[in-house]
Amino acid sequence: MSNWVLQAQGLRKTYVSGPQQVTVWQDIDLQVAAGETLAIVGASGSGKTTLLNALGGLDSVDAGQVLINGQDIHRLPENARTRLRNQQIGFVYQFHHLLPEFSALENVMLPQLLAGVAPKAAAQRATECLQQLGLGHRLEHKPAELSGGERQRTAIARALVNRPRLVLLDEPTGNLDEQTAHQVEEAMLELTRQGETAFIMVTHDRELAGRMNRCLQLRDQSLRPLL
Ligand SMILES: Nc1ncnc2c1ncn2[C@@H]1O[C@H](COP(=O)(O)OP(=O)(O)OP(=O)(O)O)[C@@H](O)[C@H]1O
Repeated sequence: MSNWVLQAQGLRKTYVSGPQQVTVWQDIDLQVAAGETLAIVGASGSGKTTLLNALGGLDSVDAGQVLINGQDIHRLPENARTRLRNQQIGFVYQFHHLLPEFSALENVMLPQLLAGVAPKAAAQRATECLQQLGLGHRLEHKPAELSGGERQRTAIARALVNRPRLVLLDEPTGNLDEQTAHQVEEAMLELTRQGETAFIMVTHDRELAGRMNRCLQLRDQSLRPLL
């Protein structure tokens, strides 16, 4: 059995706005193995976020296929696609998107409850994830009561709680000061060392990109190794 978590082939994305057609990227092929960390860099507007969303099945493609663990995410019925995303993919954005009325613990429990895990077991696993990210003392805090770095670490715990095979991160440290960004990065990489999860990260930070196993650049509609 192959060890590919993600296999994308021949992807193309075109936006139509009014009379204009804009092809963001085309002929994108990408394979990512279990445990691999990959950075995607590129100028503003080169299509990085669009690509990440297409890889995670949040956005459609006009050609090509994306296999996650061998399943073609764009050709699954909506409910199966939602299940695949919930159970096998974690998302982390520049802005945390935590639910403001829930505590850190509850925010991290949520993806498990949606996956059918019993509340007690979900609370236990969520606590474990938050502890791993150094937030064992912040379980009952609401997002507004957390610092920027703590919020982002909570968002990472939420992305990892269902033990996804693939984590997609869009500028996860872009909104943080250097020291906090470093803490978040360390926490994240520590988790990659433990598991079989693959990480694909969009970032403007070339130093951070350089610390990933592989770095690709989106430019002129194509994805190429960054030399
Ligand atoms: N819904 C949409 N309709 C039309 N065009 C869009 C839409 N979403 C994005 N685009 C265009 O697609 C291109 C790629 O956008 P995308 O957000 O993927 O770029 P990016 O590389 O992530 O940029 P940044 O680094 O600035 O976040 C841009 O030129 C943008 O204007």
